[in-house]
Amino acid sequence: MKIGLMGLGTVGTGVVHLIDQNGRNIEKKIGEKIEIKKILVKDPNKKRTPLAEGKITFNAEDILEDEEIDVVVEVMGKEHPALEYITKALQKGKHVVTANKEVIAKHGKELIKLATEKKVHLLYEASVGGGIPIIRPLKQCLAANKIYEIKGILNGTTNYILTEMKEKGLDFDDVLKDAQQKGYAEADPTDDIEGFDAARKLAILCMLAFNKFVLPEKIYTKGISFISKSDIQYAEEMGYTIKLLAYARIDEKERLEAWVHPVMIRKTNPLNGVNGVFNAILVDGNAVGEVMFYGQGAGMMPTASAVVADIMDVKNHIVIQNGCEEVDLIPIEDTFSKYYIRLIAFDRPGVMSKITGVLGNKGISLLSVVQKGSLGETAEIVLVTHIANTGKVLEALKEIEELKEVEKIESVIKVRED
Ligand SMILES: NC(=O)C1=CN([C@@H]2O[C@H](COP(=O)(O)OP(=O)(O)OC[C@H]3O[C@@H](n4cnc5c(N)ncnc54)[C@H](OP(=O)(O)O)[C@@H]3O)[C@@H](O)[C@H]2O)C=CC1
Ligand SMILES: N[C@@H](CC=O)C(=O)O
Ligand code: NA
Repeated sequence: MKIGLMGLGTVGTGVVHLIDQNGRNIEKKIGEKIEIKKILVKDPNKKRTPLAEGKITFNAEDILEDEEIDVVVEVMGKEHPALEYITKALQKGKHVVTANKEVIAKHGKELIKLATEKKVHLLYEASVGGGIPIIRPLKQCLAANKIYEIKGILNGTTNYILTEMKEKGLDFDDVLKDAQQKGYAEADPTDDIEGFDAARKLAILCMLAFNKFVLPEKIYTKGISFISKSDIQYAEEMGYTIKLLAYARIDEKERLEAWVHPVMIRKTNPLNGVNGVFNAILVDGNAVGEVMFYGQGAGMMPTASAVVADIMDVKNHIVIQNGCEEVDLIPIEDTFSKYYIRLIAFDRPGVMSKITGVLGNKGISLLSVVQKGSLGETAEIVLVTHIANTGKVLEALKEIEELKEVEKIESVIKVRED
């Protein structure tokens, strides 16, 4: 099997090393040798692994036009030109393995159709949960179920940041730098910390689990960049842990709810023990019940593990996936949740009643309201609501932010008791 590898960064280098390290075993399992014939990169000045010697090219056509190459492995990242290269490879009848969640989330529907027409594989196990097997289990092992709900921690970088901030009291920016050095973060880490990467992964899971295609930009997404050490401390005091949760469910009317949001979860929640770069995905199927997938969601070798397994799977029979329907989501305003709200208000008499008044007028009742001490002119106020309509909460937040007694709403985090 001859491979054209596109990208030799964190994941690409892991793939080259894994095939070198485990080559014998892999050969025995699939009954033939895997040879990486060419490797596409961009920067002529970067130092490369010695294993790449004599294989480097700067021209994608060297791979796409090479008749001998039967599998293209795309691990470059970003939407373009990855989409164009994947499309061309499929059109040329080459199998494609990719770790690119952006391309699969946004263009998976047409790429799957093209691969099916051309009778080639399009495999993307590394695109969700890094090294955790989740794509293949959803496509195959759980295929007999009707799946109602998927929830999980889908981004290693943000889970690493939240864990290090909580356990070591480190600052957000320092932990982010560390995650970048470890190769966990996307080329633009905004994708991680603002939740876009998790939303792309959630869109892929919706496509596989519910057969519903939804563009990731339609998923209501809030990241963790606003979360401070004090939110983490308050969560701790109240008996919760903050996680960036990706959530999707099908309601009784077959409508899809999907969002990515920081959530305070109880210590008893199975996701509470998912720390650092680890991800976990809980899938609820009508026959199997709840199943949990757990492992390293990012990093060189765990991700390479999924990519190389996909390369090996090219030898198996082609799984035809029928097209899935394009759907609208349940508007986030129509969903329900408890909320934690932390805000800074001017320390004046009557301020508390103004704030609670706005919430009361919207029919939002409060579980607790605490003034966390004075910061000179201002005071920090922490509110936790009962389960409330998100549309009403968003309206109330807007009104509260406009009150002259309020300086700033610092944090809004969902709270779950499951
Ligand atoms: N890192 C991780 O833990 C995980 C990453 N992924 C996904 O895997 C993919 C790769 O990620 P990662 O390895 O971290 O990314 P890196 O940024 O480390 O590597 C990207 C590689 O692609 C090459 N490249 C990028 N653009 C071009 C281009 N236009 N032409 C030619 N070569 C190009 C770069 O070349 P050069 O070396 O010359 O700069 C580099 O070798 C992404 O889609 C990412 O989302 C998925 C799961 C986990
Ligand atoms: N940047 C991503 C990499 C894996 O998909 C993450 O941190 O999870
Ligand atoms: Na995976």
